[in-house]
Amino acid sequence: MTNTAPTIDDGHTVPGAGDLAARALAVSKVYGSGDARVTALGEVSIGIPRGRFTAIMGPSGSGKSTLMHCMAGLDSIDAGQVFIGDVELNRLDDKRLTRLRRDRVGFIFQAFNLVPTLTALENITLPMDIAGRKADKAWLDRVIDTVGLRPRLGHRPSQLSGGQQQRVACARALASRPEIIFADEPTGNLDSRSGAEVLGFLRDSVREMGRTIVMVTHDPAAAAYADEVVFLGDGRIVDTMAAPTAEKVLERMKGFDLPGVGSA
Ligand SMILES: Nc1ncnc2c1ncn2[C@@H]1O[C@H](COP(=O)(O)OP(=O)(O)OP(=O)(O)O)[C@@H](O)[C@H]1O
Repeated sequence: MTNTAPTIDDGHTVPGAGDLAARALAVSKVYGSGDARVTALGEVSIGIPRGRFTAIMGPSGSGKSTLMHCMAGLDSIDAGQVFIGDVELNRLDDKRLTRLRRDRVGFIFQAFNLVPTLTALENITLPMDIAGRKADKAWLDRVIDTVGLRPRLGHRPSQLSGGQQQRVACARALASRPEIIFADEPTGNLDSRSGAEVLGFLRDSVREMGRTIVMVTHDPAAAAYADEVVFLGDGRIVDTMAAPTAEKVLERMKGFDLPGVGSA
């Protein structure tokens, strides 16, 4: 496939911009200069459909984290355009960009990034407390029950397992009902059982709660929880896969190790 169409699934109907929670159009990102110059992203175009779980995969250094950070407004771009909904991020000043991230975007990172002195519940509601927003109680209850944290709400992070801490981080990302959640290796620090719990929860939050999630992962088994997988190679989109299985994703990833593959 070319990487000019704003779609991630060239086997299906191309969603219109209205169906996209986020878009990148011909986005380029270059680090360094001279001999140290690295093109982390080369004119990447991608649309993230609403209400879907999208995984981004590719070899180490292929640009996964850079793409996610640029799409989430955490990093600047050198060329192209990035949109959350219909808002173009490059046009926002720092203050507006911070507000947009706070109000419309959720984040889950490999390191859980919880505040150690706060309880699980206080961590979950912290972004809304900072923003001066009141939690929608019914939604919050649903999120807490879905991640199975009700008996642990008064515990501090040090009293929780890694999997439980990441479930707190997931609940925190979901609590304000953001339009899109970006997850960067969310299971990278978890054993396979806790990882499967977190991934199952992320998938349920898409299927049952209508959320939109983009997840960067190295793990074919994690990518198999997604609705679509986008493969990056050398800073470009080189393939997409609908209805992934761990086996199919692994097979596709093996192709990247062949010389020349992944540099399309
Ligand atoms: N701050 C930076 N300064 C210089 N080069 C960078 C910087 N961040 C990333 N790069 C380079 O940009 C390219 C893409 O990096 P990126 O971290 O996006 O890849 P990735 O696919 O997420 O890798 P990994 O799977 O190893 O995390 C790599 O060649 C990397 O070395």
